[in-house]
Amino acid sequence: MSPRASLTQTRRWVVKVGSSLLTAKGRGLDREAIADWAAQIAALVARGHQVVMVSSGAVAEGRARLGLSKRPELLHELQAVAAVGQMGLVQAWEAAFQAHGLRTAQVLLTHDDVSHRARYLNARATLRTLVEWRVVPVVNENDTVATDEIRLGDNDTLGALVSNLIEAETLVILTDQDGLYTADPRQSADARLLSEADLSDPALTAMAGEGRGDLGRGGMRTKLLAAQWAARSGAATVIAHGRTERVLERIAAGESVGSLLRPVRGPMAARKRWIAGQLQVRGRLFVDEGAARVLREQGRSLLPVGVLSVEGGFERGDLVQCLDLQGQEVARGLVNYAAADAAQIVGTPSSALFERLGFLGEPEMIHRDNLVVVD
Ligand SMILES: Nc1ncnc2c1ncn2[C@@H]1O[C@H](COP(=O)(O)OP(=O)(O)O)[C@@H](O)[C@H]1O
Ligand SMILES: N[C@@H](CCC(=O)OP(=O)(O)O)C(=O)O
Repeated sequence: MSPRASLTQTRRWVVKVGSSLLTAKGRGLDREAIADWAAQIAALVARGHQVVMVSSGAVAEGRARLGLSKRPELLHELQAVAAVGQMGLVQAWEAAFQAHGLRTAQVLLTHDDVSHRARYLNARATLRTLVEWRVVPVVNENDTVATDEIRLGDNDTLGALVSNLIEAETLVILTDQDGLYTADPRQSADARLLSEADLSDPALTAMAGEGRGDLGRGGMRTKLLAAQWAARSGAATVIAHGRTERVLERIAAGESVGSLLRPVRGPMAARKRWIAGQLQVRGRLFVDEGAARVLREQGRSLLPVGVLSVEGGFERGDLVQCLDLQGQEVARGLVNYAAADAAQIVGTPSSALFERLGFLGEPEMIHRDNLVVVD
């Protein structure tokens, strides 16, 4: 079956709509467009799809409601603007879905919520329950509380995270371009639209620029990273223009609309996905050549004997990176020892750990169940 045709078989979808589309040029929400997407999603739900919306637009709508001609620079003002706009956003989606007899639910997340395992599992269970009930969750970042430390920063990444949470098979990112071009079409007149690509293709990164519209945050770069992130749970991503007629229904019918970014590898185990999705790296372990090889090629645990040095003030259970002699990241994972203990046992065979530490810890620096190899 062709990759486009296989989209016709998918059931769980995440649909992300960017600020650039949702707001009629900064003049508030485009309710007509919202009604149109809601009608398409209602048609999908009627055919048995489960759909989660990830909707941007809180800041843009807040600006319109408060009559601010430009985006505030102070964080607390921006957060206040988002709080005002979020009201309008959920009202608009609720009204649009109600017209089709569908219920909606507001879900506001930050990265901090999903970096704690228990809260991650809660968010996952809640979203899954909602879609089982045929409710359409409308997700946004919780901008009012999110600081740089705990925020995802853009809703493309949030779309990917939600795809992982519900194990969506399709992530659709609707934006103000027809898809991923060979270069930013705002900059290059001869940029060509890619109809399909493998996510492992290294050329994609050079194509996807950080350039974006006045209202958007990430440009194409974050959309590509989001597609790679969503692929960890096996999702294919379609990036398409939100104003294309019946865009969602046509994607669901296997038509060649937008850019289809295919996952190449099979899905990662759920726990490893959660580890790979962590943003706060607390330290670094430099590993020797032999350790780098067994991590990369055999997915083995990292033993203290293969570690050359440690950096950072991490605690037991924190996320650390493992780097090879060239400084390339090999893997990342949850470390079994706090930095001071880890420094004591670098280069030590597992049989001599007790002697070194004066207590009996785990034989591994990072157990393979808590380790994710980086491509
Ligand atoms: N290779 C590319 N193909 C398409 N668009 C690109 C590319 N590189 C950068 N862009 C820019 O990304 C923008 C979309 O991102 P953004 O403004 O963040 O939208 P959204 O609000 O939908 O997230 C486009 O308008 C375009 O200028
Ligand atoms: N959470 C923000 C959106 C941030 C964002 O990523 O916007 P976009 O790049 O347009 O998807 C808001 O609702 O305004």
